[in-house]
Amino acid sequence: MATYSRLPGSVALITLQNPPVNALSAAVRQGIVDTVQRALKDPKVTSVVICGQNGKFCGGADIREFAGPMLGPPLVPMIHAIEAVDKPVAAAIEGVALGGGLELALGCHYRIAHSKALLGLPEVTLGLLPGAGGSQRLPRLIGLTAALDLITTGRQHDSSFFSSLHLLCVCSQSISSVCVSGQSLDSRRLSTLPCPCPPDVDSLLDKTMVKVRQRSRGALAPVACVQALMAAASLPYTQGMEKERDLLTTLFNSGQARALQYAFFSQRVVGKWSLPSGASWDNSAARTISKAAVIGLGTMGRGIVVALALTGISVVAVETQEKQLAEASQVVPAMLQREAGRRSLATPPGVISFSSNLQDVCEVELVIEAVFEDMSLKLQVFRHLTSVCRPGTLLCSNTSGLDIDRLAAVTQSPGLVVGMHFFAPAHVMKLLEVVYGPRSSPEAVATAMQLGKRMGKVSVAVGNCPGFVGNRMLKPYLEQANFLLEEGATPQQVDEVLEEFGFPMGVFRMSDLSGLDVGWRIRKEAGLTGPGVESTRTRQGRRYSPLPDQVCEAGRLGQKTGRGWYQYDGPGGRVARSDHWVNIFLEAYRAEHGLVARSIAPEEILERCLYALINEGFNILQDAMAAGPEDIDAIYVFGYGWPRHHGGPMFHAGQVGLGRILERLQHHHHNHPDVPHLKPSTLLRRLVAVGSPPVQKWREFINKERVHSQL
Ligand SMILES: CC/C=C\C/C=C/C(=O)SCCNC(=O)CCNC(=O)[C@H](O)C(C)(C)COP(=O)(O)OP(=O)(O)OC[C@H]1O[C@@H](n2cnc3c(N)ncnc32)[C@H](O)[C@@H]1OP(=O)(O)O
Repeated sequence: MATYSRLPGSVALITLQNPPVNALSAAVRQGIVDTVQRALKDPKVTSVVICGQNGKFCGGADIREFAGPMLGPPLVPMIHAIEAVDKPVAAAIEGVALGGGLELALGCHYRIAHSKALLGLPEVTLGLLPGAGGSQRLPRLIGLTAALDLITTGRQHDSSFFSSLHLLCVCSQSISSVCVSGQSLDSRRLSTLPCPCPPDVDSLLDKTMVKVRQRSRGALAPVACVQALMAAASLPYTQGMEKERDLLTTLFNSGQARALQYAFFSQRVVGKWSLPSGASWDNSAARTISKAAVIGLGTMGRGIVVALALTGISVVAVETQEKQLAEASQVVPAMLQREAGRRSLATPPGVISFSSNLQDVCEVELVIEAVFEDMSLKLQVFRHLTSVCRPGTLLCSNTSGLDIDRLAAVTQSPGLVVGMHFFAPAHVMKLLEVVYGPRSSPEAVATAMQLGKRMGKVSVAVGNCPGFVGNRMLKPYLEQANFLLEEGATPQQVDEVLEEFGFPMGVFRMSDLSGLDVGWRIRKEAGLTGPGVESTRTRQGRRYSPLPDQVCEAGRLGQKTGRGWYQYDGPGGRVARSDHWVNIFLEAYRAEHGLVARSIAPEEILERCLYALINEGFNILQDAMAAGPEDIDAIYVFGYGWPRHHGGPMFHAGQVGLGRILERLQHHHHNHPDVPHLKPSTLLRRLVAVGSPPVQKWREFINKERVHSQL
């Protein structure tokens, strides 16, 4: 709703009220319409100020309402009516003015903002465009060039940025009342102004369109934003608004907008974690960490040190190898400075001390072990930590898939052990998997989750199983990609299909980037390859492709060696080029194993890679290793490059149709009965049997089925 009050004198104050961010729900829109009418009718009122309750102007249209029928007064005529009134209307902006909130402010005649306010048009991140007149008013106010950047990226800025664009005035006091004097409003109605364009407007629009298409990887909204701005630059306001409306309708009806809005909410749902034990975010107290240690200063350890220091935590960075320590003590401060600069922090808040002595962690409250991915080494470190740390210290491991419970078992307080699985580079990547073992205490999980949040991560609580959630699902995906090579595909063919779907990198380019030896080592530890293991295509009772092992045996470990599935311009090179060696190698391999190459359609490549991964997602939900589909989807969007406009693997399954996924998995499993990952999961079958409920209902269904022991 919106409340009305008269300030002393002649100013009417309209306050938007819809906690927590005063989103423009039907009730708020109705409130605005009613209160503006009231102000117009009151002869004593000469000007109107619109503000938001609790120090927040407005977080935009109410995203929750997008899923239902349109109720209440629509935004576009409401804003237009405000712009048209003959008493001056000012938007007094504190906190946030985002999306429809900023569009409302653009319909007002004046805008004044607190110096700490945050403004922007993030609709593009929700698969939409600023469809309440924002795509037409903003360029008329700040010019086409600046509007293109803001609207196609959805970037948010503080008020000093917008005041430099003459969008508003800034004040540093709390905004309680604003007086607007009685000048002519003609020039204050943005819809009546021409759109300032640079002389080379066509070339600017063409270049922007090319850039946006490249960047958007198949997302529709950024392209529609450019089209709306083309209309603003070339058409009168009314026709521009028609174009805006048409584009918005197309976007609204696209699956992409639904996927992106789902992704917005899943990012928030995962913060409200719960464990099978009943412990959850709202019944578990977290400790506030001010001093931490990181053990092992390889690539991951260095990134973790920087991520911690950026939050203001003092870090003891320990590395027992002198050469590695010397290198890290040079590199890490530079990384910290760079990242602090990127985040516009004047000085990095945390203090880092380097040491080669494990004893130096004795005073910290939390330790993150980030040594080489080797269980015996990690066990050794944990045994040592439990003897040198103060009782009550939280011990965390950055393992990407090893058993947290085994690590906990060698410590004096297994309840204080959790996994904190970061993704490289750890100070940049948004995802953190917080892994709870059967003995991890709610306090340890809550502390790791909160620490992740402080570091700006999307933290997801996951159960302890090989590979946890992300890497466990990656395994069948990689496996299918290798099988496709055996059957006749090339790395480029597979990668092109996945990149066309929207991944920033196909599976083979990604593997080259991460280093092919990572998986090789894991397979050796699992006894799948290595000395003494027979080179067959069936291992441990199931189909196995020795292809990636043989590529490693040839000394091709990916980008770092300049060769892998592709060739690069020397070690560390980044541009992947197809390599004749790989084609010859694949032909020889197929001949050796009596395989006849066939032509494989892009649909089969996509289905086998994605549906194998999705099927494992269902198995994970069934095993209660993730609390709900949103957890899996957030992990894939934030950690594995799953295109956000496809929502995440589980959301995508729902969009494709669960019946269709089941039918295609059955088909592929029938053709490849020796691949257990293609056997449809029981949960998928159960969901199809009850009529394929929407993804938002799965959590409830799973919990019910578990109670009745159907899963
Ligand atoms: C029909 C017209 C079509 C087009 C024109 C207009 C379109 C739009 O305006 S689309 C919406 C544009 N606005 C946004 O994209 C802003 C989204 N919100 C945010 O970025 C952030 O929430 C925030 C910066 C406003 C606040 O951040 P923070 O303080 O970190 O809190 P949370 O993100 O955890 O949010 C708290 C709480 O509020 C819910 N919420 C936030 N924004 C909206 C919204 N616009 N509509 C509905 N709900 C919103 C959010 O989900 C959280 O809810 P829970 O506590 O239940 O999780």
